[in-house]
Order: sequence, then C-alpha cells, then structure tokens
Amino acid sequence: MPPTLPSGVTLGPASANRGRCVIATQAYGPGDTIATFEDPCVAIPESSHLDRTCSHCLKVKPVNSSMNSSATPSSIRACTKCQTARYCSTVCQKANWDLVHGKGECKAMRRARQFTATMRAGSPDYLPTPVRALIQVLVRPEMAAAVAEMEGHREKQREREHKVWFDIQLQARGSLHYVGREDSSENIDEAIGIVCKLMVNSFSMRDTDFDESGFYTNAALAMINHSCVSNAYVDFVGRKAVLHASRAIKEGEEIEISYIEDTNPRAQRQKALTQYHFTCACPRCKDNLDVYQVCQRYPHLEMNSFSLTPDLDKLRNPFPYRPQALSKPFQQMADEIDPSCSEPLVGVDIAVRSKELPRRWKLCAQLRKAEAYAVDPLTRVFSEASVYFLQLGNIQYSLALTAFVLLHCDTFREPEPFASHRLKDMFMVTKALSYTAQAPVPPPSRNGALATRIAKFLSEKKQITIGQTMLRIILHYSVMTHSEQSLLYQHARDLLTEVEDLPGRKDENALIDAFVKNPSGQGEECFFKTVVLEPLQTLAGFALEIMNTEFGK
Ligand SMILES: C[S@@+](CC[C@H](N)C(=O)[O-])C[C@H]1O[C@@H](n2cnc3c(N)ncnc32)[C@H](O)[C@@H]1O
Repeated sequence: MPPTLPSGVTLGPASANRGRCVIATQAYGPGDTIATFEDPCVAIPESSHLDRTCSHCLKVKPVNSSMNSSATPSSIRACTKCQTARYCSTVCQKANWDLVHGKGECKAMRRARQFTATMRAGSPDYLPTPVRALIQVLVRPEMAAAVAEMEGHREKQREREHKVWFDIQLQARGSLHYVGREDSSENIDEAIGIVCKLMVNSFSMRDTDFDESGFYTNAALAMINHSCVSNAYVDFVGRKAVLHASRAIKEGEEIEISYIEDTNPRAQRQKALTQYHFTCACPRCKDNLDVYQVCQRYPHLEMNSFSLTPDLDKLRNPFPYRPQALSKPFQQMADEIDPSCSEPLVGVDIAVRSKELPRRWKLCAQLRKAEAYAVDPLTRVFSEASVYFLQLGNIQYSLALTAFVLLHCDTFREPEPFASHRLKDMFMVTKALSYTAQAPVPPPSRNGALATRIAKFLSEKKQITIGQTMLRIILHYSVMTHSEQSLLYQHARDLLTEVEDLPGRKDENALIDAFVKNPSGQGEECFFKTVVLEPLQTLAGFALEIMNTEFGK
C-alpha cells in the first residue's frame, strides 16, 4: 500500500527514470508551510548524541550551559534497564516505551551492552546509528511494512564497493542478533532489504551547529524526489518533519528537496548522490552553474530588501564590470582545486589545521582574485578559519570572518533570506557581538595588533543594537516560515529578551521596533544603514586582511 500523504501534497504519476513523486495540491509562496509529516518509521538520536538527547521528543541538552533555553531539557535520564536510551521526562519515557522501546528495543540495547562489556571492553557501549534504526523497524511490524514500500536499489547497492555491501550485511546480521531473531537466510534477506531502503530514504537531522544529530525516516516524506535547485526544504521539530516552500510553487507542480549540500561542487554532489543511484539532471548539474548563476535565477530576490544584503542590484548582477576578464568560469576554477581541499577540517587537530588552512587559502588564489568568495572551497576556507580562530580564543578574528561569510557568501549561496545557514550565521555573529560588547579591548600583542584594531572599531560602535536588530530579523523569518519551535528561534528569542530588558535601552528598542515595522521608511532605512549595516560591512572588511596576514597572500 502506498503511504498516505498529509494534506497539502499528493502522490504524482510515477515515471520510468524518477519513480514516484510528490506534487502540490495548491499553490504556495516562498517560506510557506506545505505539509507536516508525523508518525515516522524511525526518529532517533545519532549514537554520538545519545547521552544528551531525549530518545522520544529528540530535544537536546546543550553541551554549553550558556545555550540553555526554555526549549532545551535541563536533565536527561537513562532508561534504568538498558542504560542507553535517555529521556527528558517520564511522559516521554512512557510514550517511547509504548511506541518502540518496550517492543524489543530495550532488550536489544541490553544485549548490546552486555556484549560490549564482555567481548569488547573499552569500546563504546552503544550500537551504530544505522543498526539502531534497523532495530526500530524490525520491532514494529507496521513500520517494516511501510519501509517495504520504499525504493531501496538493492541490486545496485550490491554492485557498489565491496565495503558498502559488507557493511550492509553486517548491520543486518547484527540487528537480528540483538533483537533475538534467528539468522535464517529469509530473515537476513528481509533485514538487508530494510537497510538498503533506509539508506535511500532517510534524513539526517542537524543541530544548531549543523552537526548530524539524528536519523529520520518517514514513509510519506520518502516519496519526494531530489533537485540541486529544489523548491522546498524540510525542517525537523521533534518527531515531526515540516515541509516548507523555498520559492513559489504552483498547484500540481512537483515538490523537490535537496538530499545533499547543494552548494558543493558538482563532483562532490555526484559522489554524495551515489547512494541514491541516479544522475541528477537539474539545471545546476546540467550546466555546472556556480552559486552566483543559481542566485540570479532565484525568483524572489526582492525578499532580500529586508536582510543584511539589501542591495538587490548586487544580487542580480554581482560582477558588473568584470565577467569577460576571467580566464575561466568560476566553477571550473573551483572544480580544479576542490578535490585537494574537500576533506572537512571540523574536528581535525588544531596543529594540522594551522598548516592546512594556509595551503587551502593559497590554492584558492584564482577564486580570490576573481572575488568569487561565495564559491566553494573558498567559502569553506573562510568558515573553517573562523572556527579555528574561535578555538584559539581570538574572537575578534572569528567574528570578522563570520561577518564576511554572512555578507559576501551566504546570500549568493542561499538567496532565500529565511535559509537556515543564513539565520544560523546571523545568530553566530550576534552571539560573538554579545561577547565582544562585554570584553575589554585586548592589549596589543605581537600577532594581536589587528585584533586590537577590530576590537577598538567595535568598541566605538553600538554592538548591542547591531546584534539586537539581527535577532529581530532572525525572528521575523522564523515566524514567517512557522519555525517558532526550532531551537534557533528559541535561542534567538531568549537572547533578545535578555538584551531588550537591559537598563537604558528604551530609545534603541523603539528605533529597532520602528525599523522592523517599516524597513523602507526614510528614517528607519537610514538608521539600519548607518547603525547596523555599515559597521557590519567594515567588520567584514577586516576578513581579507586577517586571512592574508595569517595565511599569506
Ligand atoms: C527518497 S526516494 C524518492 C521517491 C522515489 N522516486 C520512489 O519512487 O520511491 C529516492 C529515489 O528516487 C529517485 N530519484 C529521486 N530524485 C531523483 C532525480 N532527481 N532524478 C532521478 N531519480 C530520482 C532515485 O531512484 C532515488 O534513489
């Protein structure tokens, strides 16, 4: 039986090369909620997040206590039986017990724990995420039936590298063992089929740092096809998946989401799509468009007039004077260097990063010369450098680099002003401003003269007002897209309340309020330009100097 789709969407006709698809039953505007998907087949925390995530409502206890908010649980307690699943309340524990944990998952987790204690002492006592996902399906026959309807490309998965097929078999056998089922060829066959289907139809949920924090499969959501220039995106709120329009969608039009990071170069995108077994024929792939070209085609650029990049001419025509002078297209430059700097630097030892960043910065020389800052791997180098300096304690450098990414990269990469990366980078800049607003100007040091200049510049600006205005923009777009339950919205709202309640901010509060209500008013526009935008642009302007000083020209 095909899955039942929520109202707002319906199954469209299947085609030979794309299979089934989902179409809109009415028209939607950019940011609109299209549909909400409930009753997932699987919704679990990533194994690495188990100890701080409620296994039922999936709320995460922040690592950093300063990120606590009304939306995050203050404590997470382990199930006393398996010691693996954790819950934020007895209500969640009971609900999860009835749904899945009491149906065999708890027993399976206990067996896994015992096995590790006796056979593999010292290794992590939880099972890998895909194995836990498979267990959830195996112990709920109604979900096994729903998963059976999905596309799994089983034969093609078998033809992939030996390691992939070996892992699939291992996961299938391991899960059967832990749920206490015989490893008959019939059972193994069924389990392998489920693993393949989960690989093709599952989503990674991400936390506010964009780390993979959960694994999610929903039979109805699994009917949506992919495009690297999608018209919709999925947000996760607890156990619900919410589908939003990223651009206007007509009644009867196919809904397409992106399964992957669509701003990556084409070769990387193709590699990431290997597990889905199709060749993407979207315009970005077909013509190898760069992010600037895709941005120019976004039909609602005017929405950016209420954003940190309100210069619509620049979005429509980012390189007015120099397109012909280029030796080769941006994307070709990027494709040539990307393979030698595509490994993510997050989590890599800081000493390695201190060598790797200058190497990558140098490799990006052609893109820098062309000022194609929004094209990867160059944007990635800026973002990774920002994290690097933050870890070194140089908050001024980190702030300037994130401001640069926000103003010179994010909008071209994601032209919709409600895009999650944009809102998240805005929030990071706001947080950094709240620290630098309180911190004294650092004394000059051998490498710190530039940081001192940045700090001095900031000390002369109204940092709180800049941050407060950005928080209002974040909240505006979260409300517009009905994302008030998202963690980012909750954090932004908490921080805003804190700032608005500070003594002596009545006048600023009124000015910001007036701007949000009427951004195109003459006085309001002037306030935004001089108090918020120009200081941010100057701050971002330090970024190139930082990179050249630290990593060489
Ligand atoms: C999550 S499912 C989407 C629903 C699928 N069409 C079905 O009938 O079950 C993913 C699979 O759909 C197909 N698919 C998704 N997007 C596609 C695209 N842009 N071009 C061709 N096939 C696509 C691929 O077979 C892929 O493995």
